[in-house]
Amino acid sequence: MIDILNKLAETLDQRKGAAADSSYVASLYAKGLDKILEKVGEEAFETVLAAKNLEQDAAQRDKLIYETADLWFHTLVMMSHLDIKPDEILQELARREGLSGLAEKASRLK
Ligand SMILES: N=c1c2ncn([C@@H]3O[C@H](COP(=O)(O)OP(=O)(O)OP(=O)(O)O)[C@@H](O)[C@H]3O)c2ncn1[C@@H]1O[C@H](COP(=O)(O)O)[C@@H](O)[C@H]1O
Repeated sequence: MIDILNKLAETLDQRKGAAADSSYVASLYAKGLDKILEKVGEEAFETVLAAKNLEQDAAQRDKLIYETADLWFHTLVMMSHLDIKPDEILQELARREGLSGLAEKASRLK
């Protein structure tokens, strides 16, 4: 499944050379970072809302998956725009593996 992230990131990088009217991603790059960040914020809000609705209604599960995919997608567009690769995030998560969040927080207070 990580292959999907890397393949999508490659496609997003390739769209940097495309005309704005030929692709949704190219149109976002043309509008600039503020528009991309607006979309990330919008999709994050929609994801939170879908998760909250799922608490009340189990039928909302598909909606949460759909909104989370939109959030991941727009986050990848932001990363591509800023020349950050998915591998860099995965490496950071790997670095944290096994490091208890509680222990890490406690060590910060010392
Ligand atoms: N995974 C996605 C993907 N997920 C969501 N979207 C688009 O993201 C947009 C977000 O939905 P919204 O309802 O917020 O969009 P909107 O109302 O048009 O947005 P605004 O104009 O209001 O800002 C929709 O247009 C979706 O089609 C995506 N568009 C593209 N991809 C991938 O990116 C690749 C490159 O896309 P293009 O550059 O468009 O060819 C595609 O082959 C796909 O693999």
